[in-house]
Amino acid sequence: MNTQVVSLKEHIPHRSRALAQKDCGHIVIEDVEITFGKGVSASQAVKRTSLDIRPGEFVCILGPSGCGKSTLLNSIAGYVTPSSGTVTVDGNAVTGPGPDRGMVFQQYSLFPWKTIRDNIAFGPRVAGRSNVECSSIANTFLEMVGLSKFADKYPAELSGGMQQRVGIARALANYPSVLLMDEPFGALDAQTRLMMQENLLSLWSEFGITVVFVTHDVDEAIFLADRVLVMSASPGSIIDDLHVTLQRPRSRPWRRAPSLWSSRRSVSSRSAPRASRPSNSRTGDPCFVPSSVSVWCVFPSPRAPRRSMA
Ligand SMILES: Nc1ncnc2c1ncn2[C@@H]1O[C@H](COP(=O)(O)OP(=O)(O)OP(=O)(O)O)[C@@H](O)[C@H]1O
Repeated sequence: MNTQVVSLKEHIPHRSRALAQKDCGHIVIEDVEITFGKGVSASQAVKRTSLDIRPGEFVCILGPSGCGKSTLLNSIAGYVTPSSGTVTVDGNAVTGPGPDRGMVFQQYSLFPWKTIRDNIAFGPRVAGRSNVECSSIANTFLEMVGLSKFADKYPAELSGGMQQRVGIARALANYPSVLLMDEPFGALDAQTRLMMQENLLSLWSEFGITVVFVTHDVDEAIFLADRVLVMSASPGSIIDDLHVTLQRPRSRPWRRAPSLWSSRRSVSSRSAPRASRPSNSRTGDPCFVPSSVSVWCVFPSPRAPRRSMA
């Protein structure tokens, strides 16, 4: 993907008025519990969880396989309805999928019978935009992810990394306020994965969008996130909320900095299984470590200012 992303300023008219004028993408999860099945076959995937993700934050959810990361993400996407509790985005209760929340999956989930251009234009077309608008939006995002030359190809003709760039472009083409990503780079080779991470950060800083990103990979979480939410093993709950204060912008040389090693040790120790961790004597749940305790600060400088879309 091009490291140089195209400015979106000229395309702001496509964005909703609300998105252009004020901060959007505020996710609030209140007392959400998710259980699949009923009766003897009932299985709890997510224990009672509450979260407040602020507009424009980049949040990674980290945890062992099967702990409920995707299930929690899917409750924000509207694919899974919580058994109890509420999820709201910008004050609106989530009752199903919506264009305000873009989703990117590990398996690129593109329409194989549509060209790359038509895959990207799909959302705007469903939203009733004119052919001219769809074409303009598709061209913008094709350029943004460096795939203009492949506009008329089909997904099967592209590499995995290229297909995932289409997946991201397709999700962004609706100008969502929230981008939900479920291990989006898990199927890519190591080199492509690093490049995709860098370019995702470029797009994120350009858009000012809220990102919730599920991963197993501690390095990936630290490199990308403002906050790392660590989930316990199944049934999952958030047991740590770690604020990453490492300076931005972050790029490849930054990965070799000793500061990163100490952050990695810190997150790894918190995300490791912890049989001996103190628990709440009433519920038996692992104790939540307040974020003020969890903050580690490697560089004192604040993160680089975000460009305003307004
Ligand atoms: N639709 C479903 N019906 C029944 N059980 C489900 C469903 N979706 C998820 N589960 C169960 O919920 C639990 C959590 O699954 P989930 O996919 O959210 O975990 P995960 O942390 O994302 O795992 P991984 O990292 O391996 O993808 C698992 O026990 C899984 O079998």
